Amino acid sequence: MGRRKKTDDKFAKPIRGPGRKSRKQGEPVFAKELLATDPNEKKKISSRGKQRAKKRLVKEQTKLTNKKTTKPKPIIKRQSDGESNDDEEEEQQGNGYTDDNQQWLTPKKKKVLFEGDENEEEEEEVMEEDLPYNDEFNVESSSDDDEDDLDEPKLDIEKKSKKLREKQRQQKESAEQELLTNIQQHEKVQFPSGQEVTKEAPQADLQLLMHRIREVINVLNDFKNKREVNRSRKEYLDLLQQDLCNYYSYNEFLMNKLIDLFPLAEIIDFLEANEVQRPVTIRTNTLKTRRRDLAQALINRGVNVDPLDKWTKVGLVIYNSQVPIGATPEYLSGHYMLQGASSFLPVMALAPQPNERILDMCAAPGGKASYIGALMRNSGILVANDANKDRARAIIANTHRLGLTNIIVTNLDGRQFSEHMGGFDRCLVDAPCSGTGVIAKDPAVKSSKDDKDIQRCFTAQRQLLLNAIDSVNEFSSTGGYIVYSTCSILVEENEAVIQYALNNRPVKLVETGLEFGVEGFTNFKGTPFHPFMKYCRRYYPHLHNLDGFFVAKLKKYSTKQGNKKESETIQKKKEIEEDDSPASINED
Ligand SMILES: C[S@@+](CC[C@H](N)C(=O)[O-])C[C@H]1O[C@@H](n2cnc3c(N)ncnc32)[C@H](O)[C@@H]1O
Repeated sequence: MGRRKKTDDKFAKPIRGPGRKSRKQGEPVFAKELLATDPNEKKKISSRGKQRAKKRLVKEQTKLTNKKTTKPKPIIKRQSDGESNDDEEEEQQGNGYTDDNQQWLTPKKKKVLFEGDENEEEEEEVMEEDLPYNDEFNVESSSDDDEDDLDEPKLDIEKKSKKLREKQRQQKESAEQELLTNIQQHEKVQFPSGQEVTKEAPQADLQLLMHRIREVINVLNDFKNKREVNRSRKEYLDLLQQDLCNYYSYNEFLMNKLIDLFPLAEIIDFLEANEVQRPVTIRTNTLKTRRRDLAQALINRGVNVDPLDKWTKVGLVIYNSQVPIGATPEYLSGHYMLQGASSFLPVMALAPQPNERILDMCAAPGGKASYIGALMRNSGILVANDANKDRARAIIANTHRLGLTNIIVTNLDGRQFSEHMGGFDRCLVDAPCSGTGVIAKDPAVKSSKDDKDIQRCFTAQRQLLLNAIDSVNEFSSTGGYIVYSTCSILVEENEAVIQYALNNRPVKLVETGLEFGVEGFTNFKGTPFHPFMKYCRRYYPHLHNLDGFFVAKLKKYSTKQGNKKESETIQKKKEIEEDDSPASINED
């Protein structure tokens, strides 16, 4: 089509000018609307265009009314006080919406890559799809026949409806802000009456409570300038403690301990982190497989898995899984152990060597013991002891599953262990504790611990540690080390226990070799500890996304056993056993 016939005919007419077909075509005809017209002449607008025009009109009107009615910005910030910072950030980045334009904008579906890309027409297209009020009108406008219905008279209805919605929105907003009204009006913290302080906070007051918590922390951080006249620091601290107890459901005892432990700026971060579970992690059993192979096998089963972190070569983090992680063929054949990441740390600090004699004094269910065994490459001897017979059975089960052949499982009281065996190159004391580092796992800790529980814990911990030291051979050519760990963050169960051992046994603190973690306290609330306590490592959920943990490493340097008085305490065993309520001690 359209090609001219080739011909050899000499008499054929030479081809000139446009073809017949093109000559047939008339002048192009343009739609009237497209031709230049008088700008004053009213354009005929499509139904879609009409809708847009109306929206623009109503938008402008609402902008005007909003300017008159919207409350000052700080209120919006205060509303989000109880929310996570992420939400605030998201709002600032424009991913969410503010109260000013909530009615108009839903989060954009299209990503705006550069600020300059924001095109009003594009925005309107997105709005058309997402606006709730638009949906109502779409029902009518979906039919072409109804095109005329969108003309002037309906604008009044639309305006009325718009006003109504605006009124409803404002009512809702003011209801939400009712709780904060007092705070917005008063710059200073409002101290409640004594009764109000002690009564349990109803759920509805939580937002208000969090606001007051932040305000009090703010005052305490600049007490001289921000406090109310005649109010003492203690009054503010008491109020803060009560509010935190009510907000996070802790008892006063534990909250006091935590306030002592953390700078005010950090306390909320710690408490918030306890409301969130730590990631599920597993440890590759290097006696049976390599991490890469294990990860591949799990990925093939629909497990979303990644290397845990650069500080471990055996850890994997599980994001989600289509199969139960504790029942995969890989698990059953001992290719991995389900284990919290923080549990790797004491074993890494212990640094077990092949062919050594090692004692794990409180070993059940065997998470750390099996890691020790794997690092020893099934050589030497590993004694895995636990005072609880049922729990000790779990060590045996794990030992078989993981293919450990160098383990002897014993069921002895660790406080007297050295009377049965000794001469170990290294010893791990992963002591029973209050569990204040693992509140996310066991929220009962928040309200169940008291002074007596902590005392019971640290008494047992001191005795276990002293006996562990007694079980170790200070002349070991490769070792002579003792690692002490707990999943508690309390100083009484950690630095104070180590100090006690330093005072009573021939040991010194050495570096753990762990490349991260917070240094141990060398001074706490006026109590000085040995300067080398800084070698200890503390781990926190809010800082490391690990369970709260403490790790210390000691080296035994002489047979001369410091102050033997402590062995006498062991003779008071009966008294302790009477006190020893298993429910109060964390045995994770
Ligand atoms: C924190 S858990 C140990 C967890 C273990 N290390 C692991 O990684 O799987 C503390 C253990 O200490 C044990 N225990 C408590 N009192 C003990 C004692 N006097 N002697 C030995 N073990 C004790 C508990 O039965 C509990 O299994």
